[in-house]
Amino acid sequence: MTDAWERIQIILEKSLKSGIFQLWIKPLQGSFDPDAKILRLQAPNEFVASWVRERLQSMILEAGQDVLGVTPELEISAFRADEAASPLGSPEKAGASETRMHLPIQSNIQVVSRFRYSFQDFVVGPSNELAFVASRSFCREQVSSDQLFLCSSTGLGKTHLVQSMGNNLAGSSNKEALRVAYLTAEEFACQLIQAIKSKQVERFKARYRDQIDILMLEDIHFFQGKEKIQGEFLSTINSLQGQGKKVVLSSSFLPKELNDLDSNLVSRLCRGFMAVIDKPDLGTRQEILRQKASSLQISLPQEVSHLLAERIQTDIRQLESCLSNLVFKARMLKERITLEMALEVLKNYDLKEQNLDLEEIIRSVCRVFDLPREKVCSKSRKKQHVLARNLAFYLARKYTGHSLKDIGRRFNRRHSTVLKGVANVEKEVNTDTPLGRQLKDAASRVMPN
Ligand SMILES: Nc1ncnc2c1ncn2[C@@H]1O[C@H](COP(=O)(O)OP(=O)(O)OP(=O)(O)O)[C@@H](O)[C@H]1O
Repeated sequence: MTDAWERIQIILEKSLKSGIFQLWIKPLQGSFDPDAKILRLQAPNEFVASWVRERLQSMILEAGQDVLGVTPELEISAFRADEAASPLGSPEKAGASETRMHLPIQSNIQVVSRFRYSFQDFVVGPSNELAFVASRSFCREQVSSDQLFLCSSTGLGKTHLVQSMGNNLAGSSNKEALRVAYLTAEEFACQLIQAIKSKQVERFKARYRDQIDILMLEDIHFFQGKEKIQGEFLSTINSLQGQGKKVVLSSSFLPKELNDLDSNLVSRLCRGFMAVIDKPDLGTRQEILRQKASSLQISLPQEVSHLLAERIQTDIRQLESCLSNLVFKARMLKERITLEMALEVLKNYDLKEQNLDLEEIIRSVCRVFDLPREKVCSKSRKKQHVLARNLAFYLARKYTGHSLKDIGRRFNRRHSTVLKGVANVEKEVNTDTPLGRQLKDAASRVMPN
């Protein structure tokens, strides 16, 4: 019988454009573990693995469901360079440390996305050095602080550092592997609500207080305005730290900006070490490009690397995406990467950089959404008005030096409303939902090149 991965590939070949199939699916090696219901895919390098995770994961899961009759869990990992070179050719999965971890609750999403990053592939520069050093030292046993709080705007490396810590802590080979729980604040909240509904709160508490050694929680700004959940979260970190356990938190906003958070919790968040990641300088952006290009086994002409790093300044996720699209285009056309090709690809990106004028953003949002200013700056809850307003909040946060309070004042809204709007747009854009694509498209029209 043909093996499961081969049959899944046949479905994918039919549903994907041939170029995409050849470039991203063909190089994957797959195996299905029928007992654990896990589909394991290995990519030739981390770049391909992460491209597939971000863009093709749901299609692979759907095809898996068709072939296997159940939706498998999906693990996508890359061969490690040293293992890929092994003459035995049977590399251990890069994600092996994931399986050594005891994640208290496993869902598809958790297994797929856990710990794909490591310290080795984090490029250090003046903007992130403190966060990098703090994250590394946090993994040492004798470190004094039991809490690390990482903060930056979107796409600047928080998750990369948190997952690097996860890899390091869960994978320590000279001692018992630590039990690391890694999840987003939203997942924590959903699990708590489920536990309340099914009267399993004691189990939930035991899971996050007694059955783990380290709690890693991302995007804690999600707790804003959710009092009951904040209470449980505060008790959880108090309990963990009371037992000498550690907590790592990430957020797009500083604790002092989180107005709708209980003051005890804010003060608790400020107690540990706080590290902010700023926008990377040109040298760091170029080095990131060099590293990503080398993981793709391509050499990027100097002038192209300079052009991309010059034009995309505020979000490394965009820089990576631009590079992968460029490589994809060159491979499809079977041409060399040139400056002209790079300029063409750059047209799809949002290139205006910081220090834009807030008024200019509002005017452009009104133009793109074809709405009068009174609607965008009003309290109207009509879907289109909310979308336009949230996009304006997001762009203002990203491209102006204004605080949430300042932005709120201009729209006659509370700063927590601005924060919520920014977080909503970030979430949609980063997870590439249809609404996210619509917003990205609108953003690129608001900020023409
Ligand atoms: N210093 C760096 N070196 C190498 N890659 C980086 C660096 N900083 C960020 N990246 C890459 O940029 C992408 C986005 O980073 P990451 O997801 O960690 O951002 P984030 O701050 O968590 O964003 P968000 O707030 O949207 O979740 C990732 O692919 C990551 O590997």
